[in-house]
Amino acid sequence: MDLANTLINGALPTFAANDTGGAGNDTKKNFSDGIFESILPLFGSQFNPLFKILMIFWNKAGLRLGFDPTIILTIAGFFWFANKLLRQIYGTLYGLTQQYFTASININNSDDMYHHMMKWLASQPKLVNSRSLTAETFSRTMWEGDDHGDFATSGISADGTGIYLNFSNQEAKAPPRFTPAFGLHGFWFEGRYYRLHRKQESLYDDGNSSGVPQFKDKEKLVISCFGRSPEPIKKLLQLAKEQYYADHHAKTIVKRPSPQNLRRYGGRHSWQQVANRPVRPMDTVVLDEKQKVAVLSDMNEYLHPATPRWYASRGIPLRRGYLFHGPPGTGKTSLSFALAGVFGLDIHVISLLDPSLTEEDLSALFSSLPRRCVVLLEDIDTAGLSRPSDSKAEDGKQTGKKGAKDSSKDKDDWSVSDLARELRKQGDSADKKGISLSGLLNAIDGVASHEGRVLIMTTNKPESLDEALIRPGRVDMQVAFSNASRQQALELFIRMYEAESKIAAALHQDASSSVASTAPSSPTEKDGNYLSDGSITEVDVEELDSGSASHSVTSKLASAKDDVERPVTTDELADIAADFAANIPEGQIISPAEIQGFLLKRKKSPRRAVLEVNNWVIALLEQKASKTKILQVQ
Ligand SMILES: Nc1ncnc2c1ncn2[C@@H]1O[C@H](COP(=O)(O)OP(=O)(O)OP(=O)(O)O)[C@@H](O)[C@H]1O
Repeated sequence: MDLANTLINGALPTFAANDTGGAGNDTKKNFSDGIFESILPLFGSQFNPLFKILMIFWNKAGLRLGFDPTIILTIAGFFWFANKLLRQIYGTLYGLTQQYFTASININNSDDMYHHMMKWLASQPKLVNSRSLTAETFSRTMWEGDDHGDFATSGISADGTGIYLNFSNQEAKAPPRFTPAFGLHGFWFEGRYYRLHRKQESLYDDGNSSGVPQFKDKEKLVISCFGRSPEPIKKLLQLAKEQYYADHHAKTIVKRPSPQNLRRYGGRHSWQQVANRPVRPMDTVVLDEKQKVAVLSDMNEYLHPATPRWYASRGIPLRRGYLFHGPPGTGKTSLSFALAGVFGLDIHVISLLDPSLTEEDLSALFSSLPRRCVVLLEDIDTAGLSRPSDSKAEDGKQTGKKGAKDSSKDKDDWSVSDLARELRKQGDSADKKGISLSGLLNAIDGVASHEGRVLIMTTNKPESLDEALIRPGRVDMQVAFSNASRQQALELFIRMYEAESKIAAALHQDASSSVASTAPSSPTEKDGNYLSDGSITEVDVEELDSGSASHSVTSKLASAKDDVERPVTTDELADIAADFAANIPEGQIISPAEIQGFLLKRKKSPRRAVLEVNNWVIALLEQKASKTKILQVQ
């Protein structure tokens, strides 16, 4: 060490002299002296060599720069201090402002409001252009957005025919949704500045609800704005909510019970949305007008805001039940959806055959329904509901018989048939662990059951239902559905082709007026050379242009007119529909669903439907008589 010191001490002056240009005059500066001399005593003597090396570099740097490098240190120190001070001041002011001059509202992701707000934020162009975003895969439902760009378009004709559509890339084309990332964001809305803090918190769940203690990630939005009142934020949230439901007036939301693991959280977790479909207009359900009006006015009265008080003052529970009964495919489900659409209610569909559904679940589902809604229990006769007494009686009979046997037999003496019976009984009881009649009755009108809902039960076999289920108070109105009468067939036909016939009529009108405005000698008018959609075939035009407006042209046009594919106008439609209905047998043998299926296969040509209906009816009646399931004419 001493040797090193000696070496360095001996060498340093030489370096210093060289650094200063070797002049060795008084004007040469030694920038390091001051600073290093003052700090050297602070460290032990063993650091001397190190400091001396540093001094050399310090002096070199000073000479290069032409000023004392300590100034740089001083300035850097000043900025560091200023930064610290400003941060401190900012922190204090921010804290004070937050505490006394801003209002904020917290939204947890377990609440619907969170989804309303996220949808709104995703629709804000300024936020979507922010630099810190979260991308989310966002699948559209069948009814959302414009699907025209979703299939391979090359070579597809305007009406989509001529080539098979290919939707293999539809998911790839669906754009992701961008929402603000975790952290702080700011945005202006309607002239006011809002701060948005999207947070993620890990909360300890002691396992009360799930049975397994664990940490769970929860998200939270904190929206704040300047001012002591949260009113602007409340308005913003209201707006986000309205926007979220903006298109819902034209949609019917269908909900089903959530999966079992979610249902146990209860409340809003009990139900999950499974569809959001366009409202079914009431006039698309072909039903006796009187029946339709009766259900509509009954439900309207029940849903009136004054009704709860009326019921309460008379001590009557606020519940309304309807039983829609009739053969399959006669419009029971369709009417339920149309009613939900008319009153703007969500439909909650429960399948009593769901094996995961217990009686406790059913009660919980009924008690977590929204204020007003439709609950649809479809095909209630197939649910296998039985009175506990029935099964007990059955059991009693079995045990009675077996008891006699058992008395004479030891358990070890069981025959194979005894064992088989026992196994079957156990199997049956395992199957029936779903919903019993009493469980259902308890859920629909038990003490804990929700009030305000509209319950609709549908069945194909009303006579097989237990009286207790359909007694007044549980079912307040029964609506009978039947197979199609001729009048219903006529209405179904008109509904199917109405829209196209209006378009055809409009085109016909245009064609007539454009023909009228041309010279009276116009060949199109003279020869009646236009189709009902106003188009003239190229062949016809060529032939007419060539001056050979002859008999052959007229016959071509006549055959075009006879073409069954020709669109019908509104005026023609009523006559064609009457022809069609005349072919439907009286006696209501064919269901509206069957007629709809037949028409759907000829959805572009009402004339073809009329031509083919007779054959179809004959084949269908034969098939029904022979009880086969195979259709000869479809
Ligand atoms: N009365 C009707 N008016 C209009 N369309 C009907 C009518 N009946 C049936 N349909 C049509 O038939 C199809 C089946 O109807 P829906 O599901 O309403 O019948 P359902 O009586 O509920 O049948 P199921 O008893 O088998 O459940 C639907 O597409 C519907 O449009």
